[in-house]
Amino acid sequence: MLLLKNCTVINFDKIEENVNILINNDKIEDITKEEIESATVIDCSGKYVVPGLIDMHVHFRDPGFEYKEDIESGSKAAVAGGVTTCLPMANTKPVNDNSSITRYMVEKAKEIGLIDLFPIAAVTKGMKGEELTEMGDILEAGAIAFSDDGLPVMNSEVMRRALEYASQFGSFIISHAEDKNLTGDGVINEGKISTITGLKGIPAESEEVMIARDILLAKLTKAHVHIAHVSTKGSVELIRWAKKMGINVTAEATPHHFTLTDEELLNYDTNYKMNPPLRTEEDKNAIIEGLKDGTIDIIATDHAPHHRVEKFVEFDNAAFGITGLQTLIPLTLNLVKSGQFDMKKFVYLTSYKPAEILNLKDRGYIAKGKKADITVIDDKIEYIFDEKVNKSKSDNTPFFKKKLIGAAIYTIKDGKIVYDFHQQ
Ligand SMILES: NC(=O)N[C@@H](CC(=O)O)C(=O)O
Ligand SMILES: [Zn+2]
Ligand SMILES: [Zn+2]
Repeated sequence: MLLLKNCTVINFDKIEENVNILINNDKIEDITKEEIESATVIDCSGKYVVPGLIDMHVHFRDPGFEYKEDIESGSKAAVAGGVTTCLPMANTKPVNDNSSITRYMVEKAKEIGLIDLFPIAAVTKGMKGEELTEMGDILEAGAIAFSDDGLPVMNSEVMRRALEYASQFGSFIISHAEDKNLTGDGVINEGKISTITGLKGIPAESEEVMIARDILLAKLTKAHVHIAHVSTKGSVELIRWAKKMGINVTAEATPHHFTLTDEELLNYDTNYKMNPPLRTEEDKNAIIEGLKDGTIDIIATDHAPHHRVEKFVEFDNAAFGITGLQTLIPLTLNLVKSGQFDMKKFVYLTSYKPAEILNLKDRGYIAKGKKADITVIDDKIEYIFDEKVNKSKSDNTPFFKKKLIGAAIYTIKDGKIVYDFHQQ
């Protein structure tokens, strides 16, 4: 039995002060104001107690690129970031386009035992954009949804069939919305900063034309499409329109896109290079508005570890992507502290709504009988995000070696303490 004492429990719809949570095995046994005794007690006074975070967009690079990350280091970074459920993308080597790779990922995560892992398998074989994968088989092996993330499904007819096929199994497609021809060899946002730096630009329209296409295909097929890493104001407007039309679309934004802008690129630092690229202040503010009004449903990190040799090169040659699992909480708390939204909305965006989208009914809400996946957050703790704190194999983030405020101080998964900030 594990007892969390003096909790401020935050659910998306209510806050309970000064309650005790009793955990028995992997379930929440009771939530009460009464004094209870237990062998193991954690005092949560002054902390936020929230459902274990769910990150539906990570890259764990396993199999194939284990020198960047593997399922073990990815799991450790996740729980250190307060995340207890992860959905890794399929751009591994080989690509996760079949049930045996899906099963390998699920089994390995289970052996490690820190998080629950549900793969996102590829839409097309080899992520080549041509032939659909065996979706039924792959879902049975433990995947939840499909995406060729890293690449778009460029052929609209293939995307249409993918939406139809996935929806027959009650699943959905996650769209990495990018027109590769418009992107060309662009490396940062196209605009003032690309002109000043001389770096090749990626227009906002590269993302927007594909979001427009995918919401129209969702309208045609009545299937569910989820838009990954929304980065522009125009994208937010398109999704807002789609929702008003009753189209079955959901969307995510990353902490870096609601925190940073392309002004950072004036220093040519490859740790600010990612896809989609950082955009303008106007885009950033539109994403925050989208999160506030429900146009953007959830926050996901797009945790994209890369080795130093892939980042310490000329800007044009550097890999796209930054790590994100351990900066999710501090960066999202910044929006709470600046008054953009409250802790209930924080919980909505980081666990309640992801659980709903993924149809994981046992999590995303702290209540009697639910799975005991719980994160205890200290919103005031200050620390340097250094080698000691960083649990990923990679450190390609602009926040590395910087001061962060706010962290998961305990992460509890299936009733077990899987991370303790003060014991690292
Ligand atoms: N986001 C990135 O910049 N990179 C991702 C791919 C992706 O999410 O599209 C990666 O796999 O490294
Ligand atoms: Zn992507
Ligand atoms: Zn990604």
